Amino acid sequence: MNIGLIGSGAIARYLLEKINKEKHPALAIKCILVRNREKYQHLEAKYGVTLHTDREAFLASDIDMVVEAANVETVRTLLPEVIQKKDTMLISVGALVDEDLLEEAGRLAEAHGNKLHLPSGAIGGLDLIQNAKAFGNLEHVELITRKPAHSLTDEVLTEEKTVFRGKAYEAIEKFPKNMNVSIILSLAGLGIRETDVRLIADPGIDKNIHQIKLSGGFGEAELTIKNDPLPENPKTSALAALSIIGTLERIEENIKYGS
Ligand SMILES: NC(=O)C1=CN([C@@H]2O[C@H](COP(=O)(O)OP(=O)(O)OC[C@H]3O[C@@H](n4cnc5c(N)ncnc54)[C@H](OP(=O)(O)O)[C@@H]3O)[C@@H](O)[C@H]2O)C=CC1
Ligand SMILES: O=C([O-])CC(=O)C(=O)O
Repeated sequence: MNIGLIGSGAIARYLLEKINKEKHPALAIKCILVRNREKYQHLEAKYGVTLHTDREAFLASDIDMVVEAANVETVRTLLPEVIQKKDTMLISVGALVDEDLLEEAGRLAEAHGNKLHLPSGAIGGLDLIQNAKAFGNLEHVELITRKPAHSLTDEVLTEEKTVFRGKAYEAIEKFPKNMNVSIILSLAGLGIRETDVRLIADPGIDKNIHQIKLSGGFGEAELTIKNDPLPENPKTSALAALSIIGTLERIEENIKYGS
């Protein structure tokens, strides 16, 4: 599968290392859409990719899938155009808090015969949530995220501090670089207005920790993911990049596990 990337930061570099440098048997990143060619010029020789600054040329190139690893704002701006032309995978899923954008993307995907893939990112358990939801058997979903204090605030903390408590749609507005997980959890589960979120700055940890609590007619579940951050961007968990690779690998499989 030939991939076109949008974004050249921590997640993109991880994908370039694992897919192009280590030569993935089924995946290849062919090109990257950038805003600043000079800044990222060195990636061309290092990873054998072509840089584009022109969107149309990027989308017209020989790629099967566009993978976004940029930011929420870029998804808001580019998704309607990209999904008309290519199968698309987003990691900045927080943009889909905008229900009009989500509806438009679904409509355009169907009209143009393309698919929109939304990996689970830095969390897991979306299969469980979607199964529990069947026939109204999911009643409550809560996400408690703890990140190293310095990645959430400039304040010097000596003990943990809740920096946000509310619903998922408010969490992503206030923390667009940290709360994408709250939106994928909402979209799989009870929605952006029904999913409770707490975000804690913790000076005593060096991992990004997501605790998910579910309850309803199916019973109860709790899941905790203790993520190693990516060195290039400690706000971002390595699992988010792995979830892109895992989802890409599973697309073509004939046997689907837990899906
Ligand atoms: N779903 C999930 O669970 C998770 C989602 N994320 C999200 O993934 C995204 C990427 O994370 P990460 O790699 O750590 O971020 P970084 O900040 O390390 O990198 C972002 C990259 O995107 C580029 N970029 C921004 N806007 C555009 C644009 N319009 N066109 C082309 N490139 C653009 C930046 O380039 P430039 O140098 O030009 O600014 C930069 O190279 C973020 O939105 C993050 O919040 C992260 C972790 C988990
Ligand atoms: O990487 C993480 O742990 C979560 C994250 O930043 C996000 O959801 O935006």
